[in-house]
Amino acid sequence: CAESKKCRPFTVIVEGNIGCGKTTFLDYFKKYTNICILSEPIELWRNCKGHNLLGHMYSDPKNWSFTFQSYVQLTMLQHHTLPTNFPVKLMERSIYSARYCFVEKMKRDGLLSKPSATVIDEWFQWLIQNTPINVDLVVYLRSSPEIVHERIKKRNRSEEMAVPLEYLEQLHHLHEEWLYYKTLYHCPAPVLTIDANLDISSIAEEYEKCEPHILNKLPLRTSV
Ligand SMILES: Cc1cc2cn([C@H]3C[C@H](O)[C@@H](CO)O3)c(=O)nc2[nH]1
Repeated sequence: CAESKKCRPFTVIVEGNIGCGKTTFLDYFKKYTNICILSEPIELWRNCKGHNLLGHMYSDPKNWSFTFQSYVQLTMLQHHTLPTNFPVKLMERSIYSARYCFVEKMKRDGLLSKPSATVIDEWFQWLIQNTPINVDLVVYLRSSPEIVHERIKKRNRSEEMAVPLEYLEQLHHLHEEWLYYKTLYHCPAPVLTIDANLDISSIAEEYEKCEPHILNKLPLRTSV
């Protein structure tokens, strides 16, 4: 049914700070055979025709943020527009968090020059108006910077080892402005917030809470 316009998949984007548990969340839904699950293409970011753009970005952000975020925007667009016959598409992050959280932060920190931030935004604005990027639900894994900082250290992804708490705090505030207080940019769909600080042993019941919404079995009550 990917060909015919009318039955595009119910699309859910999973958003949250680095280390908040997005991969764990996606893994929980792998038990369903009819969900198209798209993890963040981090291996592409680490190896774009042999270039580790993620590594460059973390080691020299002033010189590489534009290149990295430009490629992130492309890979996210590829996920948004990937045809699927499954009724549900579950994506890790999106073209929206790329622009409203990460590019925003690099812009505010001066890691992206004004001309570079403008060019990325020109692409972003055109893309969301002219390409079939339809998001039906946002799952916000809401976490505290201190907790995700500990998790990142334990996970010890090489490029992230030097990520300071302060970076995570700013990224957290951008997610809060965008998805919780909704004072930053427009939100593409209703938001279901999950307490991502819960320990992995007790988080499953939090996931169960949103299962019916992700499977598009229940309309989301706005008060959720
Ligand atoms: C959409 C989007 C995801 C994303 C991830 N990242 C970084 C944060 C993590 O260290 C790593 C994997 O999420 O990439 C980024 O700098 N910019 C991004 N933009």
